[in-house]
Amino acid sequence: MATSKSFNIAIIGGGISGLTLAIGLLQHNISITIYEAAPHFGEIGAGVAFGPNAVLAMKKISPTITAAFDKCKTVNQGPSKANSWFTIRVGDARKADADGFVKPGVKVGDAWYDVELDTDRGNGGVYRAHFLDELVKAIPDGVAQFGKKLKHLKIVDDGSRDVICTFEDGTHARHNAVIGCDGIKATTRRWLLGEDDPAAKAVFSGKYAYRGLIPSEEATEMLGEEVAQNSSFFFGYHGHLLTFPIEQGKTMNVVAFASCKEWKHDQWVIRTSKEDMNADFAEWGPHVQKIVHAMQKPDIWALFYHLPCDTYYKGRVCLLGDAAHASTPHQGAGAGACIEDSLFMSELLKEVEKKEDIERAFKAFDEVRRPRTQKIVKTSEEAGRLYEFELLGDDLDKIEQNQTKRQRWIWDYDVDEELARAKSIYHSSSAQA
Ligand SMILES: Cc1cc2nc3c(=O)[nH]c(=O)nc-3n(C[C@H](O)[C@H](O)[C@H](O)COP(=O)(O)OP(=O)(O)OC[C@H]3O[C@@H](n4cnc5c(N)ncnc54)[C@H](O)[C@@H]3O)c2cc1C
Repeated sequence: MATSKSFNIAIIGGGISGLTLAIGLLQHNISITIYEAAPHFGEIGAGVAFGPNAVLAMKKISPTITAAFDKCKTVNQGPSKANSWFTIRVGDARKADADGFVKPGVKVGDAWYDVELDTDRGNGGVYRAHFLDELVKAIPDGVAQFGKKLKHLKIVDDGSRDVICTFEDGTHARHNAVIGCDGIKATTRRWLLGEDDPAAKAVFSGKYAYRGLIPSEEATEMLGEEVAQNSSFFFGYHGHLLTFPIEQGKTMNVVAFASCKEWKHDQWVIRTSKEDMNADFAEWGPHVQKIVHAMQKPDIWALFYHLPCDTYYKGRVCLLGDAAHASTPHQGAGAGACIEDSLFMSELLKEVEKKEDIERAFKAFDEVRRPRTQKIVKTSEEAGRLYEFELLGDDLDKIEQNQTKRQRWIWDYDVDEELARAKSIYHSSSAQA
């Protein structure tokens, strides 16, 4: 067995980013401690979809992650939809002519076009809580500490450049380096960028979402098999709705998006009423109306995202996942970007022999990962407006042309080439030192 590395790392936060990173680092015998604010690991009861790039990154980090994904994943259930990412429909009745057609041959709610995956890398949706539970099984006892909400970081000025983490419970921990995986409201991000940096805190995207799960039997009865069992988008004016199957087709995951100018609440998740939820989609077609009426919990999730920042690292502290680049969910690429980050970070830290070189690994990570992940955030926000007839208006031909191509650069990411580039940046900067 390979000997352990001589340095240790604190991972702040145990979500998808923290856990996939932990699995990657443990494979390379790097000593880690995960500090999680909650009393245990946990995810919300909703679905998350992974694109081909994310599935490839999982495979390259560890077979454990692929096994967890394979155990939980669900793909489109209809054989004719095997290569479809999402089937696109117009869901808004206001876009129809008097006979209910959105363009010749396409009725409101009918399939308009499919965004094809065209790859054998794989994809799929999972129930978040189940996927996280599978990842947790790969974390040995003693690696994680719970109820540890990070309050502050300090770089030690005794020449060691170690980092002291101070937690809300008044305790401290000293590590050679810290990786912030503490999500969209990250304490690590605010510390690293400074409270006055406009990018330190997430900004409201003008969109909010209702999330729901509908048993497939009920969905099939309401919508027919094709819609209930395969991934669908419904586009419309200042709103859109998406569905995809999870739990081996037993459940249809729903996210219904609507718009408002500003978010006036302190909380990002608030309870509203069924009446308000139905009112948001009152002018939509029958498919969307049925789905919205079947959703039980009218909670609203405000969608925030990060403006681009100038760096992901300072000294031996680095941001990763949503802490670095929280995105709106419109391209289904946020969590995938987190897993790619975990691959790059673990592969770079594998190269590091002594703690003094960690900062150069963080520099290489920043150089390679920041442009891609910030582009995902930017294009995702645009995609939300595209689907809601705000980017290119309601010109369906332009929307189709734009949308069928816009995900390709995310899915076809040349991971090997980019990993080689990251390692070369790391090694050439070590050579210069
Ligand atoms: C409505 C919606 C739908 C989405 N759908 C998709 C999708 O289909 N596909 C996709 O790829 N992405 C999707 N995303 C994005 C995806 O959910 C995120 O990118 C991903 O979950 C982020 O994971 P993370 O581990 O970086 O952060 P988080 O999941 O936020 O985890 C952060 C962890 O850190 C802990 N923590 C926070 N603060 C501290 C602290 N101070 N000290 C210690 N611990 C702390 C938290 O308790 C938590 O466990 C969606 C997002 C939203 C909002």
